[in-house]
Amino acid sequence: MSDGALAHVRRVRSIVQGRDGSGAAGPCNAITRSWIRCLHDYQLDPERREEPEVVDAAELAERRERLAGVQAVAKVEMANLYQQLAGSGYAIVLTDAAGVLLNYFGDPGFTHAASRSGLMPGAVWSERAQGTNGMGTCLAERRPVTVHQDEHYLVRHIGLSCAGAPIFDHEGEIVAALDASGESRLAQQHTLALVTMSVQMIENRVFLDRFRHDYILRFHNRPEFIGTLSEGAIALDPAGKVLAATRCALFQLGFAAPADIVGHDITELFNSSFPGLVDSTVRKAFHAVPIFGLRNGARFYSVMLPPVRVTSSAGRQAAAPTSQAPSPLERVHFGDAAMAANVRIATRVCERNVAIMLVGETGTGKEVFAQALHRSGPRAGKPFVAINCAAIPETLIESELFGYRAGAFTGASKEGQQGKLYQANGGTLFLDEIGDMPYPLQARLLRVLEERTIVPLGGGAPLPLDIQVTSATHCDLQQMIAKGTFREDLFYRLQGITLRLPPLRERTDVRALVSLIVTEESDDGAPLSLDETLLAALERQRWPGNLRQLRHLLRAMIALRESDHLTVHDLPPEYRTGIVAPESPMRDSEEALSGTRDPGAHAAGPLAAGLPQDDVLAADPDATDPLATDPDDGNSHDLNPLEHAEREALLRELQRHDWNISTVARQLHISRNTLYRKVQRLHIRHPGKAVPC
Ligand SMILES: Nc1ncnc2c1ncn2[C@@H]1O[C@H](COP(=O)(O)OP(=O)(O)OP(=O)(O)O)[C@@H](O)[C@H]1O
Repeated sequence: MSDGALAHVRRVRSIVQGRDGSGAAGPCNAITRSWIRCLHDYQLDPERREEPEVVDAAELAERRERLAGVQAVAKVEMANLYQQLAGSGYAIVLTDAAGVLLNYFGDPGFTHAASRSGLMPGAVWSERAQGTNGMGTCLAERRPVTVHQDEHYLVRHIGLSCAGAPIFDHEGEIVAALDASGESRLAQQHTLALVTMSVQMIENRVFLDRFRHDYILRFHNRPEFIGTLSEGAIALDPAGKVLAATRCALFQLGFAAPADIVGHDITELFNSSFPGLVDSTVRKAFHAVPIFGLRNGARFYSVMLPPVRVTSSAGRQAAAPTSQAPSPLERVHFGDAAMAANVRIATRVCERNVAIMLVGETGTGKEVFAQALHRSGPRAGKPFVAINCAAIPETLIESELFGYRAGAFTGASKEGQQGKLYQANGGTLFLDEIGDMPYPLQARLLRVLEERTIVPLGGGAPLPLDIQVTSATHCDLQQMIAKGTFREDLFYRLQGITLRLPPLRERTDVRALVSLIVTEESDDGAPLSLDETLLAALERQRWPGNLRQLRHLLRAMIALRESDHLTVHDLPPEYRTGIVAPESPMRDSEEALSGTRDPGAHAAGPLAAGLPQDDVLAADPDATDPLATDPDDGNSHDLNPLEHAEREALLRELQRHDWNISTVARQLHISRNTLYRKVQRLHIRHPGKAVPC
């Protein structure tokens, strides 16, 4: 054992024994209490070196299943936290109440150290198993703790710095722990504060989701703080009795535990009646109304959320929020300023039924944004009906939109049909690609929006219509107005407010979006980490297909990965242009062992001159078709789509450089050996060669 380790063990023992003896060794803090538990209660040897115990896959799956709701919310917060701490060498970890590690967001710089330390899914990080540590000790202490370097009990963990906080449910029971662990020298003071804030956010969201079918009173002593992590929330049954309350609610009202208020009538807490609270919030279009706490006389502002009801009307509708879809608007950005402003503005205007127009390139998430807005707003639980004006044939769009009476036209069904506009009644109508709405129908749509009534094809009494209209386009509608293909009056009716969704290449939260999508797309439970060079490469792409393209790319990379650490080597070649990619450790070591590393592989310019002629793959003299442009040894049909794409790109490069291996390797910033392996793996051969080169 090293001197440092020996000193650590001595220190642990002497501090614990000092406490046992006179008890005069200064205040007993969380670390000392934990050390005492470790030595006496768990009889752990501080020198213990074994790897953490890891539960088997079935048990891990069961534990994850049990905590599915919390996990769904926590994943979003973990991505947020990761973004806030990115680059500082932290792993963000979620454990269950027993300290079993469920999910992991790894900082690329910490991945190796993390797995060495046992930060892997299924590992048991309870205090009993691993001694004093961020996750286990916050669970044992029931409060947030920082465990820095040699505050860890086991010698094997003193290279770590951890900040952990327990996550409580609405009954005050611990259900999980959130933790940020990193290399000690990178430890930051504010980490624990960030972790604690994330926990609060998770608890609030889980609460709002858990009680979404009940009334929820959200309050704070400052109106602008409603909807933030410090708001209080109380769930109420239809008679106004308290079902549950968040920790922030208890704190603001001066209660110690949920049992102090559960079952009490709301009138015992505030100076307002339950129907009064519901009415005033609805009348004020969900704007905060002042109320007074009876216990401490404090003034609060409150908003009463009505229960979310699941509707069954036809059309493409947003499901009521479920534990799989926590706080939808929070998922659309991770700190990008333009998106944050969009969310802020949209949230405010949507409560007042202002028409919203979303403008942005294809794939920037206009429909996702519209759905999120709907599900976060006062119409959540009511229908969300999306119509893609470009996808419906012009001849059908009128009946699709407005519906028709029985026998309205030849071929009409006997029963008639409810139009999409009416299906959206009470909820949101999302008009996608509004620029493709046929000109004659624009006048009719305008009339419906102005009069808020609808008359189906074939006539009849007008039906009242109450809809939030959100439309989207990637066209320049002003230009269309100038050309006379879009009505100006409809344009102004649709754009109460215009929000521009930024293209992905302009967003500052690409890394967090990547992390979130990777987590969403890797639901086989594998903990994936992303190499720094890969993240940097993704940030630099142009992304003409924006978020849609990013998701498809990541989905393919995850499906085809060779290991759980994704690097630029997992990118298809067309994404690698201009990237100086380090060889993966595996590849490096292969080449080091075989002594075949090509020192010129990353060199450019002058080295290209004077290449040995054997760098050029020689054509086979027996070749029948030396000019073939799609060489194939007959096995390439075994390749998956991504490999096919890679093969094609590689072929193009090889042909462009006359099959000169060194030049192509240099262009792609890979070694010749790596290129040879690729050529073999992708079944590429020189047009004139009989066997793979
Ligand atoms: N905030 C987001 N986080 C993660 N993925 C997203 C997000 N927004 C959009 N996406 C992904 O991008 C895809 C395209 O999103 P969406 O259909 O909303 O874009 P759009 O702008 O309406 O596209 P189009 O103009 O082509 O209709 C979604 O299916 C989803 O996979």
